[in-house]
Amino acid sequence: MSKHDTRDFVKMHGLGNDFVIFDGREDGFRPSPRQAARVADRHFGVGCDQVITLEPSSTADLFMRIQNPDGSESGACGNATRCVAALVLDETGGDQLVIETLAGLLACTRLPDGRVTVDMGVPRLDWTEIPLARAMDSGDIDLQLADKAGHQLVAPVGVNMGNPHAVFFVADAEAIDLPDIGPRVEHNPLFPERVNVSVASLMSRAKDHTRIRVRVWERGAGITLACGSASCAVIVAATRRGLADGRATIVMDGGELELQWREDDTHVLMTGPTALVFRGAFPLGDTL
Ligand SMILES: N[C@H](CCC[C@H](N)C(=O)O)C(=O)O
Repeated sequence: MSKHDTRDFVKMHGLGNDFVIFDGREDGFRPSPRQAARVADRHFGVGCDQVITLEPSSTADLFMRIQNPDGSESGACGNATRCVAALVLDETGGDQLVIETLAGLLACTRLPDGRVTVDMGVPRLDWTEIPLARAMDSGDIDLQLADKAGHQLVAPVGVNMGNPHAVFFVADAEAIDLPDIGPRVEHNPLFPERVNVSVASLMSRAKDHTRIRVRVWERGAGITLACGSASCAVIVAATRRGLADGRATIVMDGGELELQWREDDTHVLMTGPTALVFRGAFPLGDTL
């Protein structure tokens, strides 16, 4: 491939969490970590929160590879899963499909209103599955810190949705200095695979439905307008802390996701919108 060879892509987003999507199902194309970083760069590339590549799968309709702007890979990306489902269902004309990721198979259903529901699978909750560096209750992680303004963040809940999450419940998520505490938690040695960091505050609670405000610092990406796997981690964390029981609306900077999880149900269901922004082509030569 010469440096002038270009590769077609589709730019999509889920609540402002945006993606450059390549299709490698025919030719096995897969960006190197360096190429993914360049594509994701908002000055020298296309710009996105994650680079997504569709690949063949022997167990599902397709495999979805997820690369962060720092070139690292993830086992889950809830918002991108909805976008890829919508993109491929537009091709097939169907309303259901299964997407394989590094963390497992995700069943996706397009609803009559155009939103997509993804069965994000069973949350992993043992300390070894988050993972944590030493044995402890993942529902009450032994970590506390303060942001520059002195706001205390104490005892996050750890949840793995195919990727690692730490959820701090705070009085007011808006007040937290996320650019300060995000990287400090992401790179804390307690998280051997790093971690996505959410700050969450309860907005309202009715019977069987809770509204929760959530802001996210994503592993390998920084602050994003929304994070689908984090929304799953938050309903699981809130349920474990007795703050939710079954259904929740997760209110993020980019909009709202509808979540369902009951401890006996095991699977987390996430529903939300998707948007196709534009199609383009990018020079991906090896020299990049
Ligand atoms: N930064 C995440 C991957 C993207 C997750 C997010 N965009 C989502 O919608 O779940 C990680 O390294 O685990």
